[in-house]
Amino acid sequence: MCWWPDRRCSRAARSPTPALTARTSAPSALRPRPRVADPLPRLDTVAVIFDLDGTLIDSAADIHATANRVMGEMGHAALSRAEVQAYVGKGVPNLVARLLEHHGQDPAGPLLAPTIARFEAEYLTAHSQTRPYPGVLPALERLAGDGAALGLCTNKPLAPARAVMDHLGLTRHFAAILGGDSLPLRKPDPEHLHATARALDRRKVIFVGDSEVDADTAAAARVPFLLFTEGYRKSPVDRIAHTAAFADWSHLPRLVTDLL
Ligand SMILES: O=C(O)COP(=O)(O)O
Ligand SMILES: [Mg+2]
Repeated sequence: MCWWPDRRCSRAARSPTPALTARTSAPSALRPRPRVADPLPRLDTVAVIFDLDGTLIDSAADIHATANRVMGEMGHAALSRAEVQAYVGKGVPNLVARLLEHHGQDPAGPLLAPTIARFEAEYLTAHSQTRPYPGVLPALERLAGDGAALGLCTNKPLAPARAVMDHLGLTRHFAAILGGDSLPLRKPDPEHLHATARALDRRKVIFVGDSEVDADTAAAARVPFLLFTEGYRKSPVDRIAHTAAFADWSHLPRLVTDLL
């Protein structure tokens, strides 16, 4: 299936080729286009899939606090928020491995599994400081109201992802939620995004995320990528592959319709 709604994809999806169509159906091909203004596009054929941390929600303060609490229990000094944030994006096992490594422990040693378990237990209620970015709720309501199916494809484990979404009143907008432990693989493996898209069953798919991992996932899945620039990316915006970028959530519905 072709997920890319640009000219390349619609050409590939359209068969026969435009030249062949013109030859075999000249009268209709020559008919002038209607002059009436196009109606505003409905989004009934579209799935918009979102990343969570750094995209829908600003969760860095709670991730930072959780990391320092769990590491503190093991006798380690606190890290800065920027240090912890730099480890976010590839899921909890990677975050915990990087924290252990930072503190001079073997990131693949016997401490890894129990520390992941401890982190995930804390993570379930780690949302007291977390908020949706300004404009997220109206943008989701607008997209869903216009007919789009909304999905979540996050590397955060499913249980804490659902818990924070419930806490912030976001869950009801989403027809599919896949966490970092929902499959035996996670982003940047494109199958994480493809599986979310299959659950939504729409012809066109757009991915919205904040990080290099999200950009790599979208590119590997051949899905258009809208980059939210105010999240937890590590590189400059122009070094991250994207179809369009936005800093203000009120711009997102227009960016989605521009891709149709
Ligand atoms: O848990 C992470 O590492 C980040 O989660 P995200 O995929 O929602 O950014
Ligand atoms: Mg993210």
